[in-house]
Amino acid sequence: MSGAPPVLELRDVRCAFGDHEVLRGISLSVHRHEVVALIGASGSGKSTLLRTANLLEHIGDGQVLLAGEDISDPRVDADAVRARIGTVFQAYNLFPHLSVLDNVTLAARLVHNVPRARAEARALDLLASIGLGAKAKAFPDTLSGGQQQRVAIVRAIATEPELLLLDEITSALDPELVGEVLDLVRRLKDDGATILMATHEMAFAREVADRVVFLDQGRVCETGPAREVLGTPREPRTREFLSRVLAP
Ligand SMILES: Nc1ncnc2c1ncn2[C@@H]1O[C@H](COP(=O)(O)OP(=O)(O)OP(=O)(O)O)[C@@H](O)[C@H]1O
Repeated sequence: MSGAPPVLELRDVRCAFGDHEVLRGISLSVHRHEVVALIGASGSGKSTLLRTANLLEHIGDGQVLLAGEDISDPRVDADAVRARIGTVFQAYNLFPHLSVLDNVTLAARLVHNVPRARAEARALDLLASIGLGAKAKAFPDTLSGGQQQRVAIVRAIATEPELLLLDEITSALDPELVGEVLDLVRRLKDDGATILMATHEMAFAREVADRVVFLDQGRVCETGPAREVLGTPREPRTREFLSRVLAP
């Protein structure tokens, strides 16, 4: 084992909206090349947890570390932190007035100062690799939901982030479009990406995640290898949750 710190580490993180404490002392880590799936009932805090990791949510207490650096320190430049993290949300959030190519290259050019020609060459390679090379000049609204979400993922990886946060990326898709997006995540894993993803797709979590973290009312209730947590859960609450979501 190398002594490298985890890519992401949360230490006893708390987050509240008014009186409602949504994250109640979360500790977890994601190591390089690891895929970790966050599962849990609606409202258990999955999205909020992801949002604390890229500093979109106020961290009431605890620490968030990115590659060992305490990014929850208020003196840290949040934009510089976010430039190191790729995030994909449920709603693909592509810029409607920009072509697919411009969507994919925007952050590389404006945030990372990559010359346009180099950014476009990489974007075209990435788009070709997901079968969307011919759509480079198209606008998002001419693409299917699955295509738009794959473009959003490619946009997130175009800047070669240290960490990818995926928040329910298939939830807004028609069922027949889910597979193509999950195929892309499988490929990112095979390419060695480091991913923390909130998902309702248990079969996918079992197949792709190295570890699963089950959140229950803002706390980590159970964590472990995906096959163990999803196959033979130890905690009654995990069993109850899984029996509900896996019911035919
Ligand atoms: N901006 C906000 N203001 C107030 N309450 C919020 C805000 N964002 C989230 N919450 C509340 O925090 C709790 C956790 O929400 P969160 O979206 O993190 O859960 P989740 O596990 O991701 O749910 P889902 O699976 O439905 O996406 C919910 O009770 C939600 O209503």
